[in-house]
This record gives sequence, C-alpha cells and structure tokens, in this order.
Amino acid sequence: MIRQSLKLRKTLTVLGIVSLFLLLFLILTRRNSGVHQRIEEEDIQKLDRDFNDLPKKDKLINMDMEDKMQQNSDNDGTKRELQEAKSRIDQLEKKIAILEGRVPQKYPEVKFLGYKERKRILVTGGAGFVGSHLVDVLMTQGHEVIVVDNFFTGRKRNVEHWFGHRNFEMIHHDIVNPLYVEADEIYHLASPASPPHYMQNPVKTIKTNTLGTINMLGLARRVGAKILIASTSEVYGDPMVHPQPESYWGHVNPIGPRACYDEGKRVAETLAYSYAKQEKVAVRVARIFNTYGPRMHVSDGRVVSNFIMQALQNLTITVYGNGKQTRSFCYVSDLVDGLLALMAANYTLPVNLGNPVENTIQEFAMIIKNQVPGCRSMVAKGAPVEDDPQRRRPDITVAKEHLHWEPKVSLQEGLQRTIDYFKEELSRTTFQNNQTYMNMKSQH
Ligand SMILES: O=c1ccn([C@@H]2O[C@H](COP(=O)(O)OP(=O)(O)O[C@H]3OC[C@@H](O)[C@H](O)[C@H]3O)[C@@H](O)[C@H]2O)c(=O)[nH]1
Repeated sequence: MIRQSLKLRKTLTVLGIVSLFLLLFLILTRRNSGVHQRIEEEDIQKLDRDFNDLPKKDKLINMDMEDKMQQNSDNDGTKRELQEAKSRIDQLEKKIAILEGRVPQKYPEVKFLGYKERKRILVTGGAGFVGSHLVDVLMTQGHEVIVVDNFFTGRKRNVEHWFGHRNFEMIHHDIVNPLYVEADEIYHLASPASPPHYMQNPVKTIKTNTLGTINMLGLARRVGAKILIASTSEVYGDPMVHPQPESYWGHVNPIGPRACYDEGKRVAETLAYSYAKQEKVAVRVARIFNTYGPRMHVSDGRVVSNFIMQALQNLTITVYGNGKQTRSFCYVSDLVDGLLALMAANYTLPVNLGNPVENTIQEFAMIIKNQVPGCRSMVAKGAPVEDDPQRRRPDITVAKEHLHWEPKVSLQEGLQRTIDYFKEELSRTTFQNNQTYMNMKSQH
C-alpha cells in the first residue's frame, strides 16, 4: 500500500514538471509571434511614411506611369494624328521655301516715279540677252515694264529677279500673233540674233521680223505709242563701204543663208518708215552691231560665247575661214544706254549702235585665249562660213551727234565681266556642246 502511494506521488511529480515545461513553452512562443506582428506593422507604417514623404513630383511620376499604362491604347491614335500633321507641316514648309526662292523678297532698288513721269513700256524679246538688260534699267528707273517673249531664245531666268514686282509683268506670247496691251513706248527686240539660231528656222525668223513687226507697229498706232525697232548691222550685208555709215544701202544676198535675218530686218525698217509716213507712228530704228556680255547663252553660237566657252574648257578655239574677217564688239550696257538715248531723242532716221574698235577674228581668238588664265587651248582654222561679212565696223558719227552717245566699256573690261559670267555658267550647267555652224551642217 505504502509502495503504491509512493509510485503515485512520483508520477504526479513528473506530470507536474512536464506541464510546467509545457506552460513555459507556450508562454515563450506567444511572446515571439507578437514581436513579429509588431515588426510587420511597423514596416508598413514606415513605407506609408516614406511614400508620404516623397517629393510631389516623384509621386506624380509614379501615378503618371500607372495612368499612362492605362491610357496607352488611347494615345496611339493621337500619336498617329500628330505625325500626320507634322509631315503635312514639313510638306508646306518645303513649298514655302520653293515659293520664296521663286519670288525674291528683295528686288533691286527701284526709283519712285509719279504717275506723270512713269511710263508703261513694252519690251518684246524682254527675256532675251539684250532685252533683259534693257528691262533692268527701265525697272530701276521706276517705269512699268511689260515683257513679251516666246522663249525661243529668251529665258525666264534672265528676268526672274523681277517676278512678283508690282511694276513688272511677263507675258508668254509669240508676237507673230496680235497682242492687245496698253503702252506708252515699245522696244521691239524680239527675234533670234545668233546666225546658227536664225538659220535654224528661217521661215520663223522672217515671220517674226515681218508679221511680228507689223503687229507691233499696228499696236503702236492703236495705242499711240512710240516704237523702237531693233535692226542690225547685217542690213549692210558683206559691206563694200568701210566703216559703215547709216547712209550706206548695203550689199546683201537676198537668197543666201543669212537672208532670212538680213532681209527680214531690212523689211522691218521699211515697215517702220511706212507706218511713220502713212500712219504717223513715232518710230526709232537702231542698227545694232555685234554685242556681247553676261546672259548670253552658253550655246548661243556666236563668236564671243563660243571662244570663251572653248577657252575655259581648254578646247580648240575654232576660227571659221582664214580669220582675217573683222568685227567690232560692243558691251551690252553700252548698247542699252544707246537704245534708251535713241528712244528719248527726236532723231527718227536709223542710227548705228556699236563699238568702233575693230579686230580680226584671228586676233580676237588670241585676245580671249590670253585673257582666260591658264588657257591651254589651240587656235585652229575651220571651213569658211557662206556669205560671212568680211569687214564690219560702225561709223557712229550720227549717234555721237544726235544722241550724245558713245561706248564707255573697253573690250578688256567687258570681256573680263563676260568671262566671269561664263565661268559661273560652266559651274552650274551641264554643258554639252557649243552650237556652231559646223554642228548645224552635220545635222543636215
Ligand atoms: O565659233 C565661231 C563663231 C563665229 N566665228 C566668226 O566670227 C565672226 C562673228 O560671227 P558671229 O556669229 O558672232 O556674228 P556675226 O557678226 O556673223 O553676226 C552678228 O552680226 C550682228 C548682230 O546683229 C547679230 O548678233 C549677228 O547676226 C564671223 O566671221 C564668224 O564666222 C568664228 O570664227 N568661230
């Protein structure tokens, strides 16, 4: 009995100790989980605090990014529209640049003339070599200028610096057909002037100088305009009198290759004085001798442009015939001064306008060769040209006396300006070949 009660006491003691350990364990684990929970809560609070402490901008970025992701699909459409608008603006900007290039913002300076002094002046062939230089002077003087050109040998480029000017008007028209405009003065210069050009279409050359001149004289009569006819030294043909005064009647082959021009201009003079006599039209007649200067076409085919282009490219300088034939060369600004003086003068008979300094064509080839720096061209003689006038030099006594005009620009100075111009042309043109009599012959 006593043993049984001792066993029971032992068991009870062991059970007591075990439950004491259990209780202790439970207490400890509960305390740990509380600590973890506290730590987690503290972390979240800290993150909240951190987020609240972020600068406003960063917060917006975070929110923006979320918003943007949501709006991405809406934005795709807007982006496309923006891109389309941008390419449209690019196209328009390009168009504006082209238009700005065509219409210069700054025109050469133009004098202001009151309505009483300001004239309305028609220039036929005004986009050509001589015509465009005349147009420049008339415009700067402050007149209203109407240019008529069929662009057979004229070029828009020669007058494009006036496009859009309120005093300037350009009409693309062939004067072989009638023209109805108002004018106080008419400078009638329209006609091809380079032998290879006027020989290329002889019928057209005659029509321009006969029908075209009739149309312009008719216009002058209708509107009461004074008219200046551009005639030529070629009315003297291959002259038997040297130098040539206006009183010389000439020596022209009426059926030769040059006749379309020579005889065309002779008829033009006859028409002018017929209209003057019968219809009381105020006429002026300028007999223009060989003229040269900037704005001659690289393929003009006349001797000045041919020789300079050949010299600049170190090509053979081609003298037609023996080179002993002579010419006298006038710089274009001098000629223009002469035309203006003739229009203003009261002198109504024909007037020679040219530079009396005379050279053989062989000499002229050497002058150009020596004036082009570093020129290595050879000078060679080729076949002679049919009916080529052998001597030509103007007698300018009438011009000196009645117009108080004589040329001012020396051959050296004029050639220098012309060489500089052709140099520039050469750098911007895909030049293929000079148009020469020789080319024309090989074309037939
Ligand atoms: O490459 C050439 C070109 C021309 N020449 C010669 O140089 C001389 C001048 O010839 P151009 O072709 O320049 O001009 P032309 O004098 O024959 O006619 C000119 O005369 C006066 C104006 O009215 C005209 O512009 C034009 O008809 C001619 O003897 C011609 O045979 C050459 O030796 N080589």
